Amino acid sequence: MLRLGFRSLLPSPPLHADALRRRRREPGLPSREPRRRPGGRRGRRSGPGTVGKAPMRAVLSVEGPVERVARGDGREEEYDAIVIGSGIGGLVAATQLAVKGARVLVLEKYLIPGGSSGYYERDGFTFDVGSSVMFGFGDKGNLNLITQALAAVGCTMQVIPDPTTVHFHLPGGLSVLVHRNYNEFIRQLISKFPHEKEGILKFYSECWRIFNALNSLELKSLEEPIYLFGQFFKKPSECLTLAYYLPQNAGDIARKFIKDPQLLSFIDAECFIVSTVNALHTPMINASMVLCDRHFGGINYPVGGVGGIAKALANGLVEKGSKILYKAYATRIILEHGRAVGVRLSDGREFFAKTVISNATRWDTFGKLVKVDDLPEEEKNFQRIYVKAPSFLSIHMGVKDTVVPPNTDCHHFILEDDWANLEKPYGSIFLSIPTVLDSSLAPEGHHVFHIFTTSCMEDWKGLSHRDYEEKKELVANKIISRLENKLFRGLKSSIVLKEVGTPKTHRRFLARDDGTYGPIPRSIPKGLLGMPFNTTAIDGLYCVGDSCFPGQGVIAVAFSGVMCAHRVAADIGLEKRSAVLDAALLRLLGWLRKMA
Ligand SMILES: NC(=O)c1ccc[n+]([C@@H]2O[C@H](COP(=O)([O-])OP(=O)(O)OC[C@H]3O[C@@H](n4cnc5c(N)ncnc54)[C@H](O)[C@@H]3O)[C@@H](O)[C@H]2O)c1
Ligand SMILES: CC(C)=CCC/C(C)=C/C=C/C(C)=C/C=C/C(C)=C/C=C/C=C(C)/C=C/C=C(C)/C=C/C=C(\C)CCC=C(C)C
Repeated sequence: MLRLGFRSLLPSPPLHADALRRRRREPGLPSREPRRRPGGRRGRRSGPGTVGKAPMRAVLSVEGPVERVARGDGREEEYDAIVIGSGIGGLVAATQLAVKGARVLVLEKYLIPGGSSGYYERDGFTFDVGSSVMFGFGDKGNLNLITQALAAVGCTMQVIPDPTTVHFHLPGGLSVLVHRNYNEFIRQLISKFPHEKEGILKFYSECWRIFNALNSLELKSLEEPIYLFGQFFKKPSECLTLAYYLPQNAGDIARKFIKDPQLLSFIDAECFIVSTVNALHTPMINASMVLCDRHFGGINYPVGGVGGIAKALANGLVEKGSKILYKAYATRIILEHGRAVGVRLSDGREFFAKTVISNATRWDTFGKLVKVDDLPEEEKNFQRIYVKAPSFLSIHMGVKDTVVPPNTDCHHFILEDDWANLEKPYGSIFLSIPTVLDSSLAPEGHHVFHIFTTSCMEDWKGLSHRDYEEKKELVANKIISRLENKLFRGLKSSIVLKEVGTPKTHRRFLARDDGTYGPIPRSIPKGLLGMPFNTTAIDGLYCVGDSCFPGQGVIAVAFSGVMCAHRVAADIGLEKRSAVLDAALLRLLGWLRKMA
C-alpha cells in the first residue's frame, strides 16, 4: 500500500545539525527557513477541478506570506502556532486559528495532507486511505463539523447522500441494514427482535436525548471557562444532561432496557465499528453522537473521495495567509525554560512560535517529540486509563464490476459465526465500496473495494522481507476468501489491482506509534471523563486529534481541532479569557480526570 513516492518519504539525514543549532541560538541570526516579505507571493494554487473554492488537486509545499515579529530577545518569532501533522484534527485546529487572524505553520511528514483521511491513486483508481464513512457532513444543526470546518475557509464540497450507513452481516444469519431514515431502521430492528420493542425504543431515544443536547450547543473549548459557563447559563438543562452522561458508557445504558443477548451483541457491533471496543467500553456521548448523526445529517460521501476534505482545508489555510510544509518531519519539540517554543525537523531546520500543537498521538508526542526527564503526571494518568488500540490490515482493491450485484450497499460489516470474535484480530471485516456512490473513483467497468480488519503490530515484527510479503499475501487471501464465501461469488478472479497494508504500513506513513488506530480504555472507563482535552502539562504545548477528547473518528478529531483552536486563541489573546477562571477550571478538570 502507498508505494507512491516511497523513497521521497524517508526523512533526510540531518544536515549540519550542530552547526545549525549553534547558528540558531545566536541572537538575530535567521533560521534556514527561506524568508518571505510580508504581503509577498501568495501561495500557489492548483487550477482545475475546484469544488466550491477548494482546488481538487493536492498542493505540495504550498507557501503563504509570513510576517516576522521581533521578540525582544533578538530571535525572530514567525508564527502564532505551529501544528505538527495535517490530519483532520491538525488541519481543523490550524484553519480555525487562521480565520481568527493567527499566523499558523503546519508541518506534515508526508507529501499530501490528511493523515488517515488522505488518499492515493493507482492505475486510475482513487483509494481513501482510511474510512469512507463520513459523519458530520450534513447541512443542518451544530454537529456538522466537517461542513462547518470547510465553510470557515470558504469551501463547500459536493457530497453524495448515502441511503444506508452500514449493512451488518452477523452471526446466526442476523442481517441489519442501517437506513438513513431513522424510522425505517427502527422498524427493521424491531421486526428482528419484536420482544424487545420497548427496550429498543428506550435505548435509541436516550441516544437522541444526548444528541439533541449536543446539537443545541455552540461547540467550542470545554477548557475555556467564559464559553463553558456561558453555555451552562444559556442552555442549563442541555449542559446538565451532558454532564450527567459524561461518565457513562453505552453498554450499561443498553442493559437497563434490553435483555436479549443477541440484541446486546448487536449494540456491541454498533459501537465497535466506531470505537473498536464493545458497548461497555464505549462512552455514551460518543455512541449517541454517531448512532443519531447518521439519521440526522446522514452519512455523506464527498465527490472525488475523502482526500478532498483535507486538500480543501489545506488550500483554505493558505488562502487565509498561513502556511503548510510537506516532507517536514518533526523530530523534536523545542522547550525553553519548560515552555514549548518551537519545532526541529529531521533535516535540522527549526521553526519558532508562541504555541506548538501536536497532531501526533500522545504516545508519539510524549514518547518521541518531547524530551523531558519524567513523563508529566497528566500523561501518566492518560496512559493509566488508555492503551493503544490495535492497528489495521487494509486491502485496497480494484475489481471488475460484474462481481458487485446491482443495489449493493456501500459499507458492510461482516462477522460470520461467533460473536466472541468481534474484537479479536482479523475477527470481523469492514468493507467499503465507495464507487457505488461515486463511480469516478475507478475506471469504467470497475469498483473500488476497501477492506480492513484489526491487526496487531506484534504479528508483523521480526519477519524477513520475503516472509513479510508472503504473510501479507496469505492473510489478505484468507480475508478475501471469507468475503467471497459470504457476499461476492467470484471475487478473487475479478481482482485487477490489490495493495495490502499492515500495522507497519500505518506506522510508517501515518507516523502513529505501532500504527495504532487511536486510544482505547484499558478497562471499563468512566465514559469520557478520563479523556484529556487540548492543553498539556507543558506550557505552550497543546495536543489535538484522537488522543484528545472525545477520541477516535474524523468528526471527533474535527471537534478536538475546534476546541484546541479556541483554547489557543484565548491564550494568545485572539479570544476573550480570564486568567483566574482559567486556573480554576483547569484545576477542576484535572481533578475530574483523576477520578476516572
Ligand atoms: N482507519 C480508518 O478507518 C480511519 C480513516 C480515516 C480517519 N480515521 C480517523 O481519523 C483519526 C485520526 O485523525 P488525526 O487528526 O488524529 O490524525 P491522523 O493520524 O489522521 O494525522 C496525523 C498526521 O500527522 C502527521 N505526523 C505525525 N507525526 C508527525 C511528525 N513528527 N512530523 C510531521 N508530521 C507528523 C502524519 O503524517 C499525519 O498526516 C482517527 O481517530 C480515526 O478515527 C480513521
Ligand atoms: C465537566 C465538563 C467540562 C462538562 C460539562 C458538560 C458539557 C457541557 C459537556 C459537553 C460535551 C460535549 C460538547 C461533547 C461533544 C462530543 C462530541 C462532539 C463527540 C463526537 C464523537 C464522535 C465520534 C466518536 C465519532 C466516531 C466515528 C468513527 C470512529 C467512525 C469510524 C468509521 C469507520 C471505522 C467506518 C466503518 C466502516 C465500515 C463499516 C465499512
